[in-house]
Order: sequence, then structure tokens, then C-alpha cells
Amino acid sequence: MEILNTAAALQAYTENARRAGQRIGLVPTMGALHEGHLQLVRAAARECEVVVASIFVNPTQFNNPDDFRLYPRLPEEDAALLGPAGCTALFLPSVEEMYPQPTILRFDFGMLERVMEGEHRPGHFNGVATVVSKLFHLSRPHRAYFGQKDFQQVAIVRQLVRDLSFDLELVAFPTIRESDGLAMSSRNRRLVPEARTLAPRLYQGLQLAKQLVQQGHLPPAEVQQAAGEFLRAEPAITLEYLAVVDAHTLQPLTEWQPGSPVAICLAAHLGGVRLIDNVVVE
Ligand SMILES: Nc1ncnc2c1ncn2[C@@H]1O[C@H](COP(=O)(O)OP(=O)(O)OP(=O)(O)O)[C@@H](O)[C@H]1O
Ligand SMILES: CC(C)(CO)[C@@H](O)C(=O)[O-]
Ligand code: BAL
Repeated sequence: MEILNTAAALQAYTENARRAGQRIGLVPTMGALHEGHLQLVRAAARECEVVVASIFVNPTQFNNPDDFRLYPRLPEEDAALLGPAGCTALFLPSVEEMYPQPTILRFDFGMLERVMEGEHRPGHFNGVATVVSKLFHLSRPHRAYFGQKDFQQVAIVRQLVRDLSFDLELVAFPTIRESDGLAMSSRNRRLVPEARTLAPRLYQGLQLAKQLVQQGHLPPAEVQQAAGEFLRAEPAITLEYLAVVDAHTLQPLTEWQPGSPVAICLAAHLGGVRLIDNVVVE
């Protein structure tokens, strides 16, 4: 596996592959890799001859300086995992390489970002869209792989691809979970043992909401309330939001729309760590 530290090296590497008629798969990450990331890389390796994984803790998408400072950074361990999973090149740029000068670009995703993560992390999706656009321009992938764990991010990137006519296929990969249901996440590494023991409750709350949606007896607001009460019953969990939304528009549902998939998304704090998760009811 090659390690590429500059934008120019990434451009040259992917340009060569394209000239040789190879398909390029891109897996953008912020590192501290786990099985969820590695499954994205393996999927890319099944479908593309060249697989570029990027590791960049992108400062412009963090609204909380402590979250940025404490974000786990393990580049050597990560590099050792990527090669065996089928990654052919790791793009590992510095902040100066990605942002030689402060960017003045601003994205506005309208209603898609006025809810959930966009509402609670002001500026977050501007930073995500900025860095993802840069990665797409530099590597010009045929396919780009993102996890459904970041459900709203997938919707935002899908809109970005459409609006800026990026010539690529967006692959939305299912959420990989620990055996107790906890969604794999780099931030799980920061959970102290007591918080780790309680963390599967987040998925249990989502499962409860999913069952209630499937039963169809309660309106969306009452499903939201019941799942919220289940989670708030554990004092160590601080629920930031739990939202029952249309899976396409991401807007909160006031009544069920037959035939439209529903997403239940949450963010919660546990022992000083902020986690997100979601389930979709087709
Ligand atoms: N459990 C998972 N299953 C599938 N995809 C995942 C999972 N966790 C992360 N991903 C995807 O991997 C890509 C990189 O994510 P990222 O590096 O932010 O990891 P993360 O584990 O989500 O970290 P954190 O949530 O702590 O920021 C994203 O597209 C993300 O959705
Ligand atoms: C897509 C991404 C790598 C952009 O920094 C990040 O938001 C993530 O890891 O999900
Ligand atoms: N996985 C989404 C990136 C973030 O939390 O900033």
C-alpha cells in the first residue's frame, strides 16, 4: 500500500490509475479505524481495482474544540489495518496540505441541514461538504463509500454529488455493530467501562421505536416520546435529540406517510462522549 501525503501525490496516483483503465474507489475517514471502516474498504476492493482510503481529522467540521482535540489519532495502527483489507493507497494529508489558506466557501443544504446533526453542530456539514468536495476533486473516484451510521451525512453528500455533478456513484453502506448492538464508532474508544456497558441502550431505544413504527398504533410524536423516555430513564445518558423523520427529506414526521421509509436518528452523550445512531424502517 502506498502512503500519499500531498494533494499532488493523490492526483498523480489516481490519474495514473484512470489512464490504465482502473476503477477507483474512495473511502473517506477520520481514522481510528474499526471493523465498520474496514468493511467499507473491503466492499471497495471487491468493486474497484484501486482503493484509496483517506484519513484526515477535518478541523472545519468540528464545532467543539475539545471534540477535535480529543478525537483519536492512530495513523500507524490504521495503516497496518488498511493494506490487508484491500486498500491500495492511503491519503494522509496535514491540515496545511488540505487548507493552505482558510476557505471562504460556504455550502447551504437548506432543510436537509436544519435538523439533527446540522442543527446541533452548526457549521458541521459545511466542513464535511468542503472536505468531501476536495477529496472528490483530487481523486475523481468512480465510487465513493460512506456509512449509513452517519445517516444525514449520506443525504448531504448525495445532494452535493447531484448539485456539483460529481461523476461518481455514491455507495451507502449499512451500519456495522458490535455483538451487543452498539454501532461501531471511533469515539467508542473514549468510553470508560461503565459508559461502554450502558451504550447498547441507545440501539435498544432505536429498536423500541422501530417496533412501535411497525405496529403503527402510535403517531410519530408519541413514538418519539416513548423512545425518548426509555433512554432518559438511564440517568447516565443525556439525549441530545431523537427524531422520527422521513428517510428522504429528513424532515420530522407529523403523520405516517404510507410507502415512505422512516428513519429514527439520535445523538446522545454518555460519560462525556457524544454518539450518534439510527435505524431505518422501510
Ligand atoms: N459502524 C459503522 N458502520 C458502517 N460505516 C461506518 C461505521 N462507522 C463509521 N462508518 C463510516 O465510515 C466513514 C468514516 O467515518 P469516521 O471516520 O467518522 O468514523 P466513525 O466511527 O463514524 O467516527 P465517529 O463517529 O467517532 O466520528 C463514514 O462514512 C462513516 O459513516
Ligand atoms: C466523510 C468524512 C471523512 C469527512 O471528513 C467524515 O465526516 C466522516 O468520517 O464521516
Ligand atoms: N462521523 C462523522 C464525523 C464527525 O463526527 O465529525
